[in-house]
Amino acid sequence: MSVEESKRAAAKVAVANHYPKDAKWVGIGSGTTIVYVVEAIKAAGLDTALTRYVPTGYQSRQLIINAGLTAVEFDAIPAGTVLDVAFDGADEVDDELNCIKGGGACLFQEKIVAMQAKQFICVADSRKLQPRLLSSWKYVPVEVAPIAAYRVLRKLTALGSVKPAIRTNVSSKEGPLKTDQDFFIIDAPFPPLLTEADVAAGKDGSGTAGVWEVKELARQIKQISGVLEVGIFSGLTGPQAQAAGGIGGQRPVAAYFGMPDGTVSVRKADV
Ligand SMILES: O=C(CO)[C@H](O)[C@H](O)COP(=O)(O)O
Repeated sequence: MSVEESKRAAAKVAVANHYPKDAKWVGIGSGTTIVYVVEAIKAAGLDTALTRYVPTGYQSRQLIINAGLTAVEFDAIPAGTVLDVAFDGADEVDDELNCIKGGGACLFQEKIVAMQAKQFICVADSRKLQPRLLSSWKYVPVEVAPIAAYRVLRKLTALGSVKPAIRTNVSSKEGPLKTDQDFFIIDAPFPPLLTEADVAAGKDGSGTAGVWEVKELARQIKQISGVLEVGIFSGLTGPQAQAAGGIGGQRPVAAYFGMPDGTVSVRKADV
């Protein structure tokens, strides 16, 4: 089965298992896999007339509109509204469902949409399924204010990143890529990151200086002035955050992976 067909298979199962029949608010992520999620929502024959779909960026908004669904920007959601579910792709997912996101430069809106949802569901193909983050995908995307970009580059190097770099346009227009917020993306390479289980088992990283644990690295990058958001999605899931009195979490409750043999593999969080 092709990679595209495997994404389609994963999206179909994820929508069948997690799309509430009476959904009023649904988050729609960015990338190539989310296209199949929207396709599956349409194919399910649900009554979507009263459902509002919250995009995570320009591409996502166009996808919603072109599917004949109603897009409502994040800042137009009525106060106190919690999304029933948010679907999105990922660049890599580890054993504990921590994710790297931002390969498509949409990480800030992806994170606030995921964190506004009762449950965040990740859909991907088998290449994204790894025991630890940064096993196959090699860098953490970080969205930064342009004026602070060189300062952030220096701070990331101090945290142990090897040659972090400002992402440039792939088109013929030269210069740094601009996000939907008109910010820059820095891609910061790090070695594979330790999970909570690794830390509990006494593993202490790569043996060289630096921060190698998922949540701690995300926390330290987020603390750098000039950073809008970091492309590590870790910490609480939506249900865990709600149990703690909050709205949503940034770690998915479940991740669906389309496998080369046509099956769909599911990783579920500890909730
Ligand atoms: O985080 C993202 C965009 O910033 C995407 O969700 C991620 O890059 C996965 O994309 P794809 O579905 O094309 O593999």
